Amino acid sequence: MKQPVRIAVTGAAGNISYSLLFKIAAGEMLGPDQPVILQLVEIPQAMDKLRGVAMELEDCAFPLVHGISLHDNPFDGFRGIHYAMLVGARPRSKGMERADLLEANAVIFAEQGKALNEVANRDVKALVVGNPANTNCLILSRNAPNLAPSQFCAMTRLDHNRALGILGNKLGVNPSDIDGVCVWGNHSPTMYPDLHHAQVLGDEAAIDMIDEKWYKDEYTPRIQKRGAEIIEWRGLSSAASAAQAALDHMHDWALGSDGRVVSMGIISDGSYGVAKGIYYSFPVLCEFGSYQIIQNLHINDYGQAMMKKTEQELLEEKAAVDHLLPKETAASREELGTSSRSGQTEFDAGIDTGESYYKADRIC
Ligand SMILES: NC(=O)c1ccc[n+]([C@@H]2O[C@H](COP(=O)([O-])OP(=O)(O)OC[C@H]3O[C@@H](n4cnc5c(N)ncnc54)[C@H](O)[C@@H]3O)[C@@H](O)[C@H]2O)c1
Ligand SMILES: O=C(O)C[C@H](O)C(=O)O
Repeated sequence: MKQPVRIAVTGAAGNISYSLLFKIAAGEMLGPDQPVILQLVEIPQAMDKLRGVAMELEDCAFPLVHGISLHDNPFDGFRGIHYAMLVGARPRSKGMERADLLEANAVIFAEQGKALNEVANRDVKALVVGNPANTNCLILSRNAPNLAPSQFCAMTRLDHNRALGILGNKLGVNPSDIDGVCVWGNHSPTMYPDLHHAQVLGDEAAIDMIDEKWYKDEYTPRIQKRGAEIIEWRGLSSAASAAQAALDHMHDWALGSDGRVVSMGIISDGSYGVAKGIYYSFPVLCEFGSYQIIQNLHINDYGQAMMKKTEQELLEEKAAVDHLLPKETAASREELGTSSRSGQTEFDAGIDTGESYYKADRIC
């Protein structure tokens, strides 16, 4: 039996987590032989609800769950963690402008970055789900100067999965028969779902199987605004599909994407001319616990314009929170680029992995 790994989930009493936690506990993220200790983090006002969720986890009697602890602050909740699923965020409320939302969340992610920097395992992998995910991820990373920027990701896997699912439906093929789809840029309506490098059933170019007008005028805006479409029909934002995407992202990052192209919001190293230092979604392959950007894809004029537009939006978001970003402290951080320190699979940075049984008294 492997040693348990510690996974923190913030916003653990919210909608996405109500799906995500049970999938992690069932072994769907890190495999059926990987025990987990769940460190659930919420705001103080949501601790009662969180206790109810933890009771349900207990009632599932998951064999892989070797511990559950509940926390109302990240400095306790992130202690010794190997994985951080950062779902909790301030939602947009009435009268709130985009800049207000950026600023409100900047405070949350700045604190969480400091906590990761101080108390997480040195090889931690952190995924930001809470919106605006890319810029929250930038704030998080900049507040954790002792961790590499490549240890942080913003979630664009839901957009990637949507791009596969909707294309598969159009072509009448299973989404798993399509590879090479990618989503560039921001998790926002400026994102660019790119089908120019996608293959169907191994050898047919997806772009040749669809009508250009449908691609540009129907498919692209549909992917870009799918979140709003779900809210319109369901009355709530996507939750189960977001949880599945978070799970897929972390699974592939940790265990590999098996040769398949996936989209991840990662620190830009300047590839494809994208400004360095923003979290931008690129096509990547994952192996041995790290990711590599796929290089040398031909980008046509349309694609270049789309990629610039979403880059521009991220630069504007960055400018809006710039006054809250600590300056880069070490030139070496930049050099760390995408050469992930989190490629190691051994977790040995002095954490207590002694819990080999479920401790009900940890639900407190
Ligand atoms: N990146 C994506 O693809 C994607 C997809 C769907 C949703 N989202 C975003 O994910 C976030 C969560 O969605 P949800 O439907 O679960 O929302 P929700 O409102 O149901 O749950 C959010 C939870 O976060 C908690 N929270 C707020 N601030 C916190 C903090 N500082 N620390 C810990 N917990 C905190 C709240 O108490 C709440 O329980 C939202 O920002 C949403 O927009 C992103
Ligand atoms: O669009 C939203 O507000 C929710 C989420 O980011 C989504 O893409 O479903």
